[in-house]
Order: sequence, then structure tokens, then C-alpha cells
Amino acid sequence: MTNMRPPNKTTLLKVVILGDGGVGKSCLMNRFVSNRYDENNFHTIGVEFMNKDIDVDGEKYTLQIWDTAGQERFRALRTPFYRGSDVCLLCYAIDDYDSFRGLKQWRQEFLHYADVNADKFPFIVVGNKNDMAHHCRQVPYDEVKQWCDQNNINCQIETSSKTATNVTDAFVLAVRQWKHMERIAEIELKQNDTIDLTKTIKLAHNRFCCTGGGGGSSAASTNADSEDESMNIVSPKRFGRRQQQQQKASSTQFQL
Ligand SMILES: Nc1nc2c(ncn2[C@@H]2O[C@H](COP(=O)(O)OP(=O)(O)OP(=O)(O)O)[C@@H](O)[C@H]2O)c(=O)[nH]1
Repeated sequence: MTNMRPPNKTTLLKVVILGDGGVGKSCLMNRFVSNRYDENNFHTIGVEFMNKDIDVDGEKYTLQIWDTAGQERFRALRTPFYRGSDVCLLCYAIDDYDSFRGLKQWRQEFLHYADVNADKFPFIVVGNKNDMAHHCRQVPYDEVKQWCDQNNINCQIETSSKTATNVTDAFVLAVRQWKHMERIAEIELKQNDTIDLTKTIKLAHNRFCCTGGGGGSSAASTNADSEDESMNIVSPKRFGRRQQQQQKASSTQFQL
């Protein structure tokens, strides 16, 4: 249980940053990890990751941040790395409406390849480049909020990697949202684990292992299968948290 972990334990979280090419994903990661900003960044090819230790609400985390290539031609290189993610930052640039429109597709791509439950996974929507002059803004904050509400996402923030505005806050928000979802998952798991002794237990009929032979007709077997749903229940799915610790590395690049 999260609230029973030893005080000095560090939790490793895999954080994936997605969004159109040029919205500032690499700048966001570099500003957060190294407090550096490079105006002339190259496009990312494939994926890169960097680790950063952070304390949030008195607990230690190592964020393994995966910066992905936003350009469509690198799709096949980035998607294998979505699996095992704990949090996903969906990024757009406030001066680029198309990049906001693209969030729908980014979310779908992530859900498909990470294979997680849409309503239980912590997404954070990040509007980067909020240092831009007022007249450059193409994406109203309220419109993003509306989109987030429609998609069950309750974390939204605007950042600037250039001026270092809200960059750390975006990652803190990501950790808090992960923790929030983790708590919900734990409560659900506990509820599912509880056996109600007052309820009648429905036994499986016509099973080979119980009846000692295949006496039942195929029609009867089909009925028994559909009645006895408990035989088909798989263990409750968490929202994408890995069961194993990932290998730590301070910075690695995966490129062509
Ligand atoms: N004004 C402003 N410009 C930014 C900001 N962040 C990034 N940029 C600019 O946007 C360019 C692209 O940023 P990147 O971080 O490379 O964008 P990316 O999303 O990683 O792009 P891909 O690697 O192609 O997916 C940078 O070279 C900067 O010139 C910001 O916060 N404000």
C-alpha cells in the first residue's frame, strides 16, 4: 500500500511526453531535468529519456521522462515505448491550434499502444509556449478545459520552457495525479478482494474438473460458461503501473 511504504523509499515513475513536432517537448524535459533551454533544438528522432529525482508532498520519486518524436514519420519508433508508462503528458503549443486539435489523436495512440484503461490513466494536458505575446495565442485556455472535461482529464497547465514558467509544477502535477489514480485503484482492488460471506456462492456446473468427465452436451456447457462469469474474470487491471522496477539510467537515447 502506498501509505505504508518505508519513509526513504523512492518510487520510479515512467512519464511519457507526447505531442506534435515543435510544441516544445524536448525543451520541457531539458528545462525540468537540467534547467537548460536551447532555442535551436533539433527534432527528436525516436525517443530519448532522462531521469530526475523529485520530492512531492514529502515522498521521493525518480521520474524517468521519455521525450518522444512528434513527427508522424517517427510513429513506429516511438510507439513501442508507451507500454509501462505511469503518467502521460499531452502537449500542445498555445500559439498553434493544430497542435491542440492533435491531442485527440495523441491520446488515442497512447491508449492503444500503452494498452491502459482510458478513464483510470493519469493524463496531464500541457499548453507550452505561454510566454508568447497575447496576439499569438491561438488556443484559449477554456477551450482546452472543455476538451479535458469531455475526456475525463482533470489536470491542465500552461508552461513556458523558455521562461521556466510552471515547468516543475507540470511534473509535480503529474506525480500528484498519478498518486490520486493509484489511491483510487487501491480502493477498487480492496473492494474487489472483499468476499461478502452473506451472499450465496454460485458454483460452476458442468465443468470437466468437477464432474469428472465430459458428460454435458455442448449446449449445456455453453450455458454454464455464460452463467459462471467468475471463471472468466481476469485480475483487476491497474492503470498501467508496472509490476517490475525498471532499469535506471541517468540519460539514454534511442534513435535511428
Ligand atoms: N517561445 C517559446 N518557444 C519554445 C518553447 N519551448 C520550445 N520552444 C521553441 O520550439 C522549438 C521546438 O522545441 P522542441 O522542444 O524541439 O519541440 P519538440 O516538441 O520536442 O519537437 P519534436 O522533437 O519534433 O517532436 C524550440 O527549438 C524552441 O525554439 C517555449 O516555452 N516558448
